[in-house]
Amino acid sequence: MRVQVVDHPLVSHKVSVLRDKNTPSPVFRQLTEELVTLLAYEATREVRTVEAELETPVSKTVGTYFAKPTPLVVPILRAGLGMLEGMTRLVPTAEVGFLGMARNEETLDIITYAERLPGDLTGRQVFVLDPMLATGGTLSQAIKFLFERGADSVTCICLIAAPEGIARLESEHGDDDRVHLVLAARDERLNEKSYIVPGLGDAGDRLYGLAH
Ligand SMILES: O=P(O)(O)OC[C@H]1O[C@H](OP(=O)(O)OP(=O)(O)O)[C@H](O)[C@@H]1O
Ligand SMILES: O=c1cc[nH]c(=O)[nH]1
Ligand SMILES: [Mg+2]
Repeated sequence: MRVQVVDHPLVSHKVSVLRDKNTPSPVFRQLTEELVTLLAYEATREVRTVEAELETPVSKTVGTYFAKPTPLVVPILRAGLGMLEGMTRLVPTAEVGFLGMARNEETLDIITYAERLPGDLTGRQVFVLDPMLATGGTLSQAIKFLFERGADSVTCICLIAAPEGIARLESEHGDDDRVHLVLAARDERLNEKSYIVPGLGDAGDRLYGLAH
């Protein structure tokens, strides 16, 4: 598994504003989209391409295009939905599937309450969107599910990750070069409620309001 923390002043600045508890939802949503676009530039470096001839106004040449099947983008509801627009702006031909997953904040068990994905993911390069990687329970289940469906590779784009969550995914996929993690920030730790410190709070709530 490869872990990449995108080190760039644009990313650091936007993450800092996102962390601020006084940043209102509309700004939070806008920054989330902008950050995804920056991270997606790195995360899509290994998207498969094919060459094909084309004609410019001046001459014939060979162009480079996404290969088929096109990349599949999978936001994890709710919070991952806030990242979708930023991703599809960069990869407009991508297909989109959905996984609805929620962490029980008391037990930390994960429930999958929605799934809308192609039945067969053979040959697909999958890009999972979820702003927060905390204990890793959610992404662990999502990655397992996508490989069981036949995905070729799974690249997770997250805004903030805790070392505990990264370690969990390392323990499950350490030797597996099909798994790639692209982050805006690696934070200090989890607190006693398994929230990321310093983090940004509950990403879903900050994007869309309180869930309960
Ligand atoms: O690494 P973990 O410990 O599994 O926690 C991370 C998960 O928690 C958040 O979702 P949440 O369950 O709050 O759902 P929401 O997006 O509907 O708010 C977040 O978006 C991740 O999916
Ligand atoms: O810090 C955290 C941990 C889990 N989910 C969030 O949205 N934030
Ligand atoms: Mg939440």
